[in-house]
Amino acid sequence: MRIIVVDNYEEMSKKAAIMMASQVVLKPNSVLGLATGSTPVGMYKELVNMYKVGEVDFSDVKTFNLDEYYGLDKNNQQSYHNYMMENLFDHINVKEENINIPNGMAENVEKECLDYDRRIEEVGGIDIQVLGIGANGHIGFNEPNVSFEAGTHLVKLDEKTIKDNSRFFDSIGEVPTTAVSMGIKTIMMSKKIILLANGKGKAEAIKKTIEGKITPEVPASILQLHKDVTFIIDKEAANELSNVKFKK
Ligand SMILES: O=P(O)(O)OC[C@H]1O[C@](O)(CO)[C@@H](O)[C@@H]1O
Repeated sequence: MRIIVVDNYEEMSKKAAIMMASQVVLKPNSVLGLATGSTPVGMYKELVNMYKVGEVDFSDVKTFNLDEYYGLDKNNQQSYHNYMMENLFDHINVKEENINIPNGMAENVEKECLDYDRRIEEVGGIDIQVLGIGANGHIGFNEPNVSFEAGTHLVKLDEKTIKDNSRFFDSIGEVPTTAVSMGIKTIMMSKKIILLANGKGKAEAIKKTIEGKITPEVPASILQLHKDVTFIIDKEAANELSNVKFKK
């Protein structure tokens, strides 16, 4: 486990973008696992800038997103599909056919989930997966007490997540209560993982994830068992870590 503590959100975003871009430069047909939420927005901005000045070419890249709200059409303003188009895909040269995001309107959701994992397997697995983290320790939409053995599946969102994400909707009643999410097993099969976190609201989740016991109560704690995981966190998110070498 590598832990990089940076001063602020901007530095976190730059470092994460450099890691993602390096992956693509070294292996142009990389399979990228992508995340949504407010945390990676800055990283996507940096990647767009790097693309615009010719530092990285996404034409051979394949992407798989972690999750999508269930019951939201992809054109809905709040869908993660829409988020990805606005923050990244509309601004780079990734091919449409190489973009994969769970279908939040799938009628046969079980089939959708199995197909999603099969598609990841068919392209050789995810080379690098970006993760954010929920204040309750969730990764993707894998809420506390999820099975570590689950592949992509339909999840019921935690009250805390619904409340946290209501800031993006007009009212809390509009936040979907379920989502299709890569499972912990899917995420753990990624060859490399980078987890980004900033702000004091994430400090407790980061402490439990890095220094706590590995438990489904803190889904991200399973990352302690991954062989190539890098945490890029700002000093506020690192603030509760007891190991002084992580203090800034
Ligand atoms: O980056 P944010 O907005 O704090 O969200 C944290 C996590 O929560 C989610 O948005 C899902 O609730 C994840 O996609 C993200 O990793």
